[in-house]
Amino acid sequence: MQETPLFKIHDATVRRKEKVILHVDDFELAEGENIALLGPNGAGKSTFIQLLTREVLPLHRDVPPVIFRGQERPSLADIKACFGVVSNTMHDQVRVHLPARDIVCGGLFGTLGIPRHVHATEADFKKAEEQLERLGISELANRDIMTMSTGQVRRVLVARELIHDPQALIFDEPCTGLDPEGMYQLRGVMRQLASEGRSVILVTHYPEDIIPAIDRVLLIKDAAIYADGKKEELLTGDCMTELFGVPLAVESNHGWYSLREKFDEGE
Ligand SMILES: Nc1ncnc2c1ncn2[C@@H]1O[C@H](COP(=O)(O)OP(=O)(O)OP(=O)(O)O)[C@@H](O)[C@H]1O
Repeated sequence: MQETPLFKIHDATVRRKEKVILHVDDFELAEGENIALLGPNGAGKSTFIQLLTREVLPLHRDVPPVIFRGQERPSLADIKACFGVVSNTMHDQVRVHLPARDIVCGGLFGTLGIPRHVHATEADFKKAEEQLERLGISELANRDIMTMSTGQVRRVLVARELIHDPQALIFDEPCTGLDPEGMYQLRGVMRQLASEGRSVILVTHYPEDIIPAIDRVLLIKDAAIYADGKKEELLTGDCMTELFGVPLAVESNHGWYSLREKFDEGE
């Protein structure tokens, strides 16, 4: 018997101000499957993710276009329990002087730190410390997050998502603004989570972010799925040139891919 997919989308259209900003004919994602969404600025990648997390709703159809674990009308609580989301939006909200431990603990309550009216228990703090340890940053537990590097903050935010034990992790452009060390650590975190059997759903502009455990890529262009398939077939110079509209070449090495511009001969 075929397993119920994590998501099934059929004929979903998202409109903003009379303009279709995303249309998805058909898409399915299995439980535990990893995928990378790749495409130019404004293509519709974040909108696609928001369709999954129900932050945007598609136009009404008699049969709802987005089915989550076989449910036509899942509760928001079920969706939130399933996902952890690491995005720049959350990173930009880090404007508070709080120790990493409190930031991570906030993941239990859906807030950045511990809400005023809540009394976090020793067990809650212990959970937070376990997550920091899992990501190899225990030493940051008592450090004010405002004093940390971008890469450290991003790993603290991953720990904050992991505290509620999500089955799927969405990384929306996770390496933006990171130096090579930060990228190394963050890509290592994605590898670790994929090896634990969680789905890694990555949104990126760069094939370099696509960890070897991700086999499938979804190319998004002009508000639609441009291609969906194995990365060996889609991460090619021709395909990337078509996708981004400038001459590009792709190299692969031990399961990792890199993109470079193709200028005229001699440049
Ligand atoms: N609330 C809105 N009102 C009008 N247009 C919107 C709204 N939200 C998104 N859009 C437009 O929808 C299109 C898709 O946006 P989306 O953020 O999904 O693209 P993206 O592929 O994630 O882009 P980027 O790589 O730049 O983050 C863009 O042209 C964007 O300007």
